[in-house]
Amino acid sequence: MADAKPIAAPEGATGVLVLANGEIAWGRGFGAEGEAVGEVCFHTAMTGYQEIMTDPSFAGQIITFTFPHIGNVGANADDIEAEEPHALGMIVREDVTTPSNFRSVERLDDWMKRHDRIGLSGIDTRALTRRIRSGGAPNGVISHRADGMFDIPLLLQMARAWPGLEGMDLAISVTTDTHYGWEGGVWRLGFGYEDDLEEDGRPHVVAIDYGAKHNIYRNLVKAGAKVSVLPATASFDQVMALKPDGIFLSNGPGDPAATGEYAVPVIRALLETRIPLFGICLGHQLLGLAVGAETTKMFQGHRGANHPVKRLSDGAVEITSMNHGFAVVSSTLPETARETHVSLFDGSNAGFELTDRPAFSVQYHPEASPGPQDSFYLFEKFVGSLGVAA
Ligand SMILES: NC(=O)CC[C@H](N)C(=O)O
Repeated sequence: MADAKPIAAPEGATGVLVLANGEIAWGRGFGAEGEAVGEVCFHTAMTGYQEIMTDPSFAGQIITFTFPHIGNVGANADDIEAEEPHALGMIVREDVTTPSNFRSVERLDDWMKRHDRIGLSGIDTRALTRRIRSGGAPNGVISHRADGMFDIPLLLQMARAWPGLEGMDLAISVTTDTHYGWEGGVWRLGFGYEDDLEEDGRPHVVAIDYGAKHNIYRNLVKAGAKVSVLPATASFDQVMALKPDGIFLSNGPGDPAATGEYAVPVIRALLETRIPLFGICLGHQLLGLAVGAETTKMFQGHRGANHPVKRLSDGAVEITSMNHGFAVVSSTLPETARETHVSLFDGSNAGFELTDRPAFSVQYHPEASPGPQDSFYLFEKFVGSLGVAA
């Protein structure tokens, strides 16, 4: 590869997508210049691109938006689910245009550039999505070079050398590095914080952050809890030192089996305490692993804001926000776990509860952001079940 030379792109192309199988799509780069390598997936939400880009669960992924006009409402300081974007980049159909929205403070392409994220427009996203649907989510690289010079063999080598999400623990790279309390914002108190916790009548939820979205904490607080956040590597003793009334396992990126290597023993010990526990997405998968179920890499994953899920207790359909590429294999759930929700797209597991412990979890995102609010009730169900510390 050493002597491979950059080649000039076709007229007007300043960006390119190179898939590990050698397929190439030329487009126009925007945002930061450079390269990003990861799994190329697609997302069907029509709105909420900033929330999607900042969702830490998207670490390691390049998002193809199926909605053709992305960027129309610009960027603002509110529609973020973490301080920084975590998705590596975006692939879109149309060029980003001047925003038209009263909340916009910045163009999307400028926001992408400021946060060192690469965008690629002018791609036939419909064809790419069909390719992902039929062939699974491929590894690939996007490159943005304003001079239109690309070293295709090198890009191909990068795409092929990327190991893939399977076996990858990414929670460790996006989790918080300290522990803090959450109250509509963030205050960092560091360890020793347990002595400052006021008894104010609200149940105390200790959240383990594997890559949590802000709107989960907002919803827990709205449902009446006070929330403390601990890093993904928190030990049983660190969780218990905060005297939790409830324990929350967050969403997050990567392969649950890899994160489970350190998370599962802690979750198993926490289950023994019989303190109520709630998990979302990666947290749901980790709870599954903790009770002996298996997780598997899905063919193409579920990413969108209108995924129908059937609630088995009463047959109601919840329209949900989803973002996952791994799933709990329902047939491997133990007898002590009752499936509570299934995806109406493919019948895959979308939630379960334990029959011998006060613990439940869902594969989808009840906090939405973006997406419908059908499942907000789960936060009330969880917080409402917590005994208030005397
Ligand atoms: N949103 C999430 O928590 C994603 C969980 C896991 N990383 C998956 O892709 O399935």
